[in-house]
Amino acid sequence: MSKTSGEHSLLVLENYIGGKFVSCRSYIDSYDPSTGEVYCKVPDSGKEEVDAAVAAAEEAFPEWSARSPEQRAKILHKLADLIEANLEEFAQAESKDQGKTITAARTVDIPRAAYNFRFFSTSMLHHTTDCSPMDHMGCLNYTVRCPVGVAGLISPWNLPLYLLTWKIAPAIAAGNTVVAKPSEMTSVTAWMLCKLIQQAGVPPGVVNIVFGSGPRAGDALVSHPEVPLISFTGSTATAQRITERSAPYCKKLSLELGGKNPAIIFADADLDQCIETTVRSSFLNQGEICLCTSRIYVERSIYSEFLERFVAAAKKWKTGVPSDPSSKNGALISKEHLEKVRSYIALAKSEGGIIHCGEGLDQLDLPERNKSGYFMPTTVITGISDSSRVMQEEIFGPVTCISPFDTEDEAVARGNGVRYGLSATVWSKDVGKVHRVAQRLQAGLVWTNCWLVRDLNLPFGGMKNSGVGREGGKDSYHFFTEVKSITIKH
Ligand SMILES: NC(=O)C1=CN([C@@H]2O[C@H](COP(=O)(O)OP(=O)(O)OC[C@H]3O[C@@H](n4cnc5c(N)ncnc54)[C@H](O)[C@@H]3O)[C@@H](O)[C@H]2O)C=CC1
Ligand SMILES: N/C(=C\C=C\C(=O)O)C(=O)O
Repeated sequence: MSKTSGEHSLLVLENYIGGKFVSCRSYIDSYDPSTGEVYCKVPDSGKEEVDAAVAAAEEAFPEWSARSPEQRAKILHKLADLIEANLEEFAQAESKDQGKTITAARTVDIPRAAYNFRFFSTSMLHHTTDCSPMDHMGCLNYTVRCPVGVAGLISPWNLPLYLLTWKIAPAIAAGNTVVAKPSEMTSVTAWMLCKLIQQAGVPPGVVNIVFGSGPRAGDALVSHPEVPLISFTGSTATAQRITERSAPYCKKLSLELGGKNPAIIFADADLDQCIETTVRSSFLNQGEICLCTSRIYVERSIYSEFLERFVAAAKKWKTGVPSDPSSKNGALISKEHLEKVRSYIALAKSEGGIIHCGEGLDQLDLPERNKSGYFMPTTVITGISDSSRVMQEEIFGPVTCISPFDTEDEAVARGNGVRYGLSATVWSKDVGKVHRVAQRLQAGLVWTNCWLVRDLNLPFGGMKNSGVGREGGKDSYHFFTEVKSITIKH
């Protein structure tokens, strides 16, 4: 495994295929978002590398799928132990590669990656299947669930190891083998994971990681005839492309996509708790989480008070160098993404929107070497029409819009008035009201009086353009297995 290129002292990653680290013919530059400097070379894999990885996964499948869930779980628990034993090294790497704060990487991303392996390997021990006696026909029917084969897993850059392992763990715990392609912008922790996969005793070929761009490596995986299943997290546009490319093979797809998530805040909400949580839900991880709140609808009678207190709290949400433990936000993923996020602020201004906080890098007190980093302060906008692109499109940055409403029906209609349907939050002390509104909201996940309270058993996924399918707990088990109905005449 090579670690640095002598000439430039850059970190050089290698693909992990059939239990071996393999170099590639060409490489993609990967940047440190906090400085804007290239610091890593990521394999620019294509069809050849993906074909080799799929062949290795196919070869490993019969033996791995024949093992018992307990045998697989034992290895996956060891892998979780190894991630935990190397937590600090992984957290430092994730923070440098993604731009997120070291605190987020230490307390959220890496612990969750380890937990994904523990949770899914354990939960696989508890699933049962169905039985229909059919005695009147002299038959017994029962169902079994079989692993699908080689699973293709494509993950994004916002929660790199967290979302990659959310896919790898249930897939292999259920007996599949996998070819995974992490985002080319955040590949380092996936590469580090490969070493631990070896150490934990995961047999060669069970997990193969091929690094590279979406249009080359990703497309080769999606259109590979021997990969019957694709789990993807990322943008709606890429999901549409994946759907088209996989259609000739009738692949099983799970697509977890973007959001334009509303918070609906009624006058009787506990404002202290609501403001603290809604600031977090708007800005956590630089707003680069598909579940982040980006449209806040507030009942008119408390609108002024809410806005004043929210803006004051947003200003305190410190954007700074990722390694500084006092930073709440680090840098955005890339220069292009920073420009995209900024373009929405410019659009809001051109449409008469009021920017209450968040303009200008000069607000941030950054050391000289971080001045070329992709930092963006927390931004609060009001005075924008619901029909504006600012209110309709996923910005995926630390930007949130606030608007007043008058009635429950209006709040629901406006909450539902976008093409996305991933998550929503509802704030009120009236249980009847939160239940009513939660039922009417078109969103795969609704949190009331809280946000991002997670149990990995719960179904996770979106409606409308936010996705197809659900993962988590038994939904992951169902997705990563095929059901077979067996009838025995007796
Ligand atoms: N979790 C989420 O909901 C995410 C949402 N996004 C949204 O998407 C926007 C664009 O970000 P991108 O990085 O361009 O997201 P993307 O959807 O293009 O990238 C996600 C993954 O898909 C892969 N990919 C790209 N094109 C592919 C193709 N043709 N076939 C197979 N795989 C492909 C990428 O290499 C990456 O691993 C963001 O600004 C954000 O709004 C992005 C990342 C995560
Ligand atoms: N899928 C995403 C977040 C998942 C969070 C969770 O499982 O707790 C995303 O941001 O794309």
